[in-house]
Amino acid sequence: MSGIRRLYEQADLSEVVALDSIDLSIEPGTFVSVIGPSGCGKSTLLRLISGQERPSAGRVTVCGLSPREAAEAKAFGFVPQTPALLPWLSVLGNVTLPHRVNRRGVSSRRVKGRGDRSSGGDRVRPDLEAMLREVGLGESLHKLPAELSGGMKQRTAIVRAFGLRPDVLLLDEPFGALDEFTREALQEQLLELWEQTRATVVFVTHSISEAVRLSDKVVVMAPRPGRITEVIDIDLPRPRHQEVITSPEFHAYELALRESLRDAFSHSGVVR
Ligand SMILES: Nc1ncnc2c1ncn2[C@@H]1O[C@H](COP(=O)(O)OP(=O)(O)OP(=O)(O)O)[C@@H](O)[C@H]1O
Repeated sequence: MSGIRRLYEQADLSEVVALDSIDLSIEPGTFVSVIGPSGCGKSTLLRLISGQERPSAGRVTVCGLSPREAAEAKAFGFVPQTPALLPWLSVLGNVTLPHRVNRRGVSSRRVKGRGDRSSGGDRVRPDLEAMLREVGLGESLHKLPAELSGGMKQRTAIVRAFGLRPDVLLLDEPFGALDEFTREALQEQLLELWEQTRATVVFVTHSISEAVRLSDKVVVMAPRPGRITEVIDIDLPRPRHQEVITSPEFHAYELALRESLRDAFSHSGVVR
């Protein structure tokens, strides 16, 4: 995306500059986190990438396509903060629903000639069941969402998103409501699924350690106007297991990110 600006009109007709001068290029297959104070435009950025909204100025391309075209080619998967599961369907039913509704199921990769990862209809069920088992939901395949904990619901939503084999997976603070240990377990499982699929991931978080643990790059944003203040490369080896968080290199990245965020927060009026 280049030269992105996004204005919103407020109820009193004044304008908010949600994003300004955003230039960001994301390598296919990388894991990128976006972090910054509330209101700096993280969710707006995701909506512009996915084509849910259009920029007021500038250009977004996804794998050479406009976001709309990429959406039509089923390039995107999305995991929101609160998992939107259908309450009358089981875990398995929720995960397989997109395949049953749209038997094409995926396939921007096919569109672009990067291999046929056919996943229409029933043929994907063993695959999806295996993914659910991998994230610890093997005993819960036939449970309804109301019978699940928050972490189990979020696992279901993540498998549903990965199951469609999107080229680009957008996650908007998916672990925000979870306790620290559940969060760490889900980070591990998210990384395992990502290693298998190698989707391009854009992950919004408020957690410094989560951003370092998961990412190849961390995009730091500041508000008023929403903008990118720094992009930090995280050059830690993969696969990254839980133990990585005790390494001196990990702490060094945490400190660097904390410093960068302190500057960003100083623009938000929260921290001086
Ligand atoms: N539909 C909208 N109409 C008007 N203003 C909006 C709209 N969506 C976002 N904004 C404004 O744009 C700015 C960026 O909002 P956004 O939700 O993208 O921030 P964020 O970084 O995701 O915040 P948070 O961390 O709290 O979720 C904020 O000032 C917000 O009030």
